[in-house]
Parts: sequence; structure tokens; C-alpha cells
Amino acid sequence: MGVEIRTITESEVGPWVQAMHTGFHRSQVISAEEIALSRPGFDLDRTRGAFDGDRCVGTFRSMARDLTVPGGGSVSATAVTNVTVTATHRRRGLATRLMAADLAAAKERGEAVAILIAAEYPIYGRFGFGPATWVTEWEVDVPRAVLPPGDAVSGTVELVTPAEVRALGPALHERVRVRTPGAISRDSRWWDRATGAIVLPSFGFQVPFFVVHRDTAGEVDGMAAYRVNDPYWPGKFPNAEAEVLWQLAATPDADAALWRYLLSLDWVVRLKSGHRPPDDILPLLLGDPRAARTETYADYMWLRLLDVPVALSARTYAPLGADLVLDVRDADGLAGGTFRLETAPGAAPRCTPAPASPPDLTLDVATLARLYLGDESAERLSALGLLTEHRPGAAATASHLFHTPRRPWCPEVF
Ligand SMILES: CC(=O)SCCNC(=O)CCNC(=O)[C@H](O)C(C)(C)COP(=O)(O)OP(=O)(O)OC[C@H]1O[C@@H](n2cnc3c(N)ncnc32)[C@H](O)[C@@H]1OP(=O)(O)O
Repeated sequence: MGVEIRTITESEVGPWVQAMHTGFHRSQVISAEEIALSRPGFDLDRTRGAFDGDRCVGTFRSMARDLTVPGGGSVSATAVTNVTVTATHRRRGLATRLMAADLAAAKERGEAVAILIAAEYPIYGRFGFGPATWVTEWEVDVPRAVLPPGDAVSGTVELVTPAEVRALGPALHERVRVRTPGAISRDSRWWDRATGAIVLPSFGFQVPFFVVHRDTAGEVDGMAAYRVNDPYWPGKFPNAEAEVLWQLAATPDADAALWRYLLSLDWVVRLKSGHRPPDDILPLLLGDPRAARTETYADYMWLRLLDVPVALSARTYAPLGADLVLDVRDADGLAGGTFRLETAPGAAPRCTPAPASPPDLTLDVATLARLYLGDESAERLSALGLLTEHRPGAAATASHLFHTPRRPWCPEVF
């Protein structure tokens, strides 16, 4: 009998969690406590398994999220996670079948895009995904950093408890989320796990330091979680390392004040920034930008368009007043077609099917995903042979239209 792909039942949650941890090489034995604590995070209608007889050998699930797009609007997204195939069953097409089932269901539900964080670059392009946001992590040489003087930053920074983070965090996150293209909504479970209210045994949890920034009116507009590791001091010189687990700032003032605080911690000579937008101002805040050494610069959130008219109508564009006809190719038959994008100044952008119009550009759905949140240039993609121009200047127009003043960023790990 072949391997069956289907959504799982309540009684299959345990074997599914086990298979997921096995697929990620974490452990072949997962406790009943971990399974019970994991269960509320799953929507069984969106949790699929690959079953070889009774044995679960593949896992895949998705979550409903809102994705912020340029201009501050949102589109509905299916956020894909926990994609694994047990080592004994790899390269037989099981991930392909799991993906096809989930994307078809997402299309059916009317979700405009699918998103995921790719474990490895080569996996998801074949399914119509393209890298839509990038991430940077810096290590700051703290003694080299020249901070703005204390009186140059406004408001206050204070240490808070996990309960205060739980109470204040969701509203701040949503405030930041809607002004950050590429960011997605968070559920309450994220905060439970970040504050230790839910601890999965195989991940463990040590309460980090939590700080908030309040503006001059006393409103919380920034928040960070960090740890300090203090190893041996060579020659009695301080040698501690601070690691930022996450940082949210709704204003540049809050951002600068939080970095100023984190870079002023006694004994700390190295600060690991955690995930940051690729065009973050952090290095430029340091007086000497070379004090921030890039540790990671890589693709982060991948995106697949499922409904081109809905997705392209939801974002804003540079005010050029240009129209473009896009011939979007989709080998999986989910989102392809010819579409006219109209961007008249003063009017809401409109993207509509235009099957009879001659196209300005032809591109694959995965290439359009790279452009969608504003992080790519159509001319770069054309130089790579990923986009064909039928009207001279159309790639330049697309570059200008889709480009955004700041690069998109997804702060979530999902
Ligand atoms: C969103 C997330 O959850 S990211 C996490 C992804 N999971 C992991 O990295 C865990 C470890 N890896 C795995 O569990 C599996 O190898 C998976 C899930 C990545 C792939 O599962 P498989 O069932 O082997 O994939 P499948 O057989 O459908 O492969 C389809 C194609 O993708 C290719 N492919 C699959 N995985 C990889 C990879 N890691 N690198 C390069 N190519 C890959 C296959 O070679 C195949 O190519 P082909 O069509 O030309 O023959």
C-alpha cells in the first residue's frame, strides 16, 4: 500500500508530534507532557500527516495569519510550518504531496498568499515560493560603539516581569506589526511561550530579562528580551556577552533608547543583536558602524502568491501613475494568468485579470513573490533571466513601482 496523505485525527496527534521531532533530528522519544502542551497549538483541519500504514512519516501544518504589505494593509496568509519527512522516507515525493494538499486547501479557503521560513534555500522554489524578506544578525563590539549621550534619548527604560510583558506585549506588537511590511500577526500562544507560561520540555525555558521603553507620556512604545552570558574574564577584564532574543519598537526614539540601554550594560563587551531587518539603523547608531559585524545575512520569509489580484491590489506602489500587464506563470495552476496592475495617483491600486491584453512582463509566480513586498528589483531579476520584458522600460517601471522606502522584514520565527 502506498503512503497516504491526509489531515490527522485527535488520536494521531501524539505520533504526529513524534514524527515531527524525528524529522527535525531532535529526539525519537517525546514525552506525553510535551504532546499535551503542543496540542492546543494545532488546528487539526490544517495539520497533515503522511502515513505509511499506521506509521506517521511526514508532517506539515499551517496557521492563519495576517501579513502586512507595503502601505500598511494586510492580506490573509497561510503560514506553513513543521514540514518534515522521516529520514527513511525522504526523496519519494512526500513533501511535494503534503505541500500540494495544503496549498489547494489554502486556495479553497481564499487565502491570498502562503508564507514559510525555509530551512534550506533549495527546497521551496519548486513549489512557487520566492524569498520575500531577508534577515541580518549583528555582533556588536561594545567598546568600539559610541552611543548617543543619555540626554539625546527621550522616555524611560524599565525592567518588567513576564506578567507585565504578557499584558503589554500584544498591543505593542500589533502596533509595530501594522507598520512593518513583512510582519505577521501573533497568537496568544506566542506570548505564553515567550514568557514561560507554556514550556515545552524539549525546548526548556530560562526567564530572560525583559525591558520596556515608555515615551514621555508614559506609553509603552518599545520592548526587548535579552540574556547575559558571563564567562571567564581573561586578565580580570569583563567579558560578558548579551544576546537580544527579540526587540520591538514602535518609534525610532524607542528603538534608539533600547539599543542605548542594551549597549550600556556593565561587563558586556559583545552584543548579539538577534534577528533584525537587513536595513536596520543599528550599525549607524553606533558612531562607528564597523563596530557591528554581520554574523548572518540571508533569505528569511518565503512567499507564494495564491491570489494575484487580491495580493497586488492590497499593497501600495510608488506614485508613478504607471500601469503594467503581468503574464504570471504558475506550473501548479494555482495563481497564473495575465493581470493588469493600475496605479493611478490618488486612486487605490487595482489588479484585475486581463487575459486579452498583451503583457509588458512575463515572470514565474516565484519571481513575483520576490518583488511583492518591495525587496527586489525587477531589473536584477531580469539580469538573472527570471523575468522577460516585452515592452522596453517595463522592468525599470516595475522596479520603481514595487520598490519600498524601507526593506520588508518578518520578525517572527514560525
Ligand atoms: C517551513 C519548514 O518547516 S522548513 C523545514 C523543512 N524540513 C527540514 O529541513 C527537515 C529535514 N528535511 C526533511 O524533512 C525533508 O528532506 C524535506 C521535508 C525537506 C523534503 O522532504 P522530501 O519528501 O524528501 O521531499 P520531496 O521528495 O517531495 O522532494 C521534492 C524535490 O525537492 C528536492 N528537495 C527536497 N529537499 C531538499 C533539500 N533539503 N535540498 C535540496 N533539494 C531538496 C528533492 O530532491 C526533490 O527534487 P526532484 O523533484 O527534482 O526529485
